[in-house]
Amino acid sequence: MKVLAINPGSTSTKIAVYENYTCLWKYGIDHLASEIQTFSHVSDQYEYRIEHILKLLKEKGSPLESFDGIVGRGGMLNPLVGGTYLVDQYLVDSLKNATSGEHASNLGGIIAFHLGQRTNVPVYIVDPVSVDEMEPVARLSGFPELARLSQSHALNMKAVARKAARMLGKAYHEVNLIVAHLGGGISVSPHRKGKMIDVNNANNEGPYSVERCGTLPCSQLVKLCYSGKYSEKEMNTKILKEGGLFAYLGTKDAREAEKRMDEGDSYAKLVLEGLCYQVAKEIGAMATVLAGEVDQIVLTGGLAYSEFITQEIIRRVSFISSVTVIPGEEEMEALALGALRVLNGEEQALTYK
Ligand SMILES: Nc1ncnc2c1ncn2[C@@H]1O[C@H](COP(=O)(O)OP(=O)(O)OP(=O)(O)O)[C@@H](O)[C@H]1O
Ligand SMILES: CCCC(=O)O
Repeated sequence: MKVLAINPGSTSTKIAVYENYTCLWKYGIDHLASEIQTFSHVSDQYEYRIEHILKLLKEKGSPLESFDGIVGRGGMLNPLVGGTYLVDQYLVDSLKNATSGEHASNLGGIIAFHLGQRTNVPVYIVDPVSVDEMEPVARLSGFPELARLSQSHALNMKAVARKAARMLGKAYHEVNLIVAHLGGGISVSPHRKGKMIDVNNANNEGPYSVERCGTLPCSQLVKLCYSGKYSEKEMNTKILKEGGLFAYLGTKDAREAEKRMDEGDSYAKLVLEGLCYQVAKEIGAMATVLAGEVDQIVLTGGLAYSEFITQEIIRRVSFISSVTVIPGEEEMEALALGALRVLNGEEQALTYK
């Protein structure tokens, strides 16, 4: 079975081709900011990105007709349980209309659907950002009109959780884990026996990341919103793209921040320590969700390549359980394996309602 995996990010589209669990090749197409900016909605970019993908497939000698299935990263949808979903017209319309919000990964299902129609093969998304396995008690925010939403790096967290469970000699549904994805955004989630029973919303709660502010003092935030200094759009940009490390240091690159720290910049050190402190605190909170029954803490994402960052977190949380570091992300493999499990008949595809 041969599968084409498509993972659209805000500035790039990652492509991978798998044949029976073996990756034949991977490639990241970088898109020019000047080209992306011409689209008013994320979903409007699908034809533009399809053109780039078809050009790449031609260059690599992998014709569209050679695939048995296509899988894309998805997407902001209504809350749904984790798994592999068949992309049908209803799902693709929900992504196109961004009924649950705009996100680059919405393009994954849309692009895959349009490519799949050309060759009449099944199309899937796997563990989209809206995976919601939270327990009722986790949904309460303190404001009845504002339910907490599960929006996270579910795809990579579930993939590394399965891997960490295997490293413990167990299956995912047999262990309790706390997984912290430390990337452009940060998600920290307690996985109890294969379910993400809570998670900070990576777009607006929890630790600050390299570009997002995470939880803010709410009265001060309200004051800022009504100060007349910012429009709603500008406030959302500050929260999602210009918060955290970027707001303090003017860079989203943690390597650059570490370099400054190593050169004696004590403010850069404080800001990096703050990020680690908040991640450790969130892990501690999630340990209480599991009532202290934690088999393993797992650190993943781009920041987990950093010895300083991982050690700063580990020294605060190692009293809870041992910590495994799985740096980077395994999203392309997770997408391909999710599709292959269905194509090989090991799992049934779910339908989005
Ligand atoms: N070796 C490293 N040491 C320190 N930081 C690193 C290292 N490699 C990458 N990073 C940092 O990781 C961050 C990006 O992480 P990642 O690549 O996981 O994010 P992303 O894929 O853009 O976003 P997301 O994970 O939210 O989807 C950047 O701040 C980058 O500087
Ligand atoms: C919803 C958060 C997931 C991401 O940032 O990709």
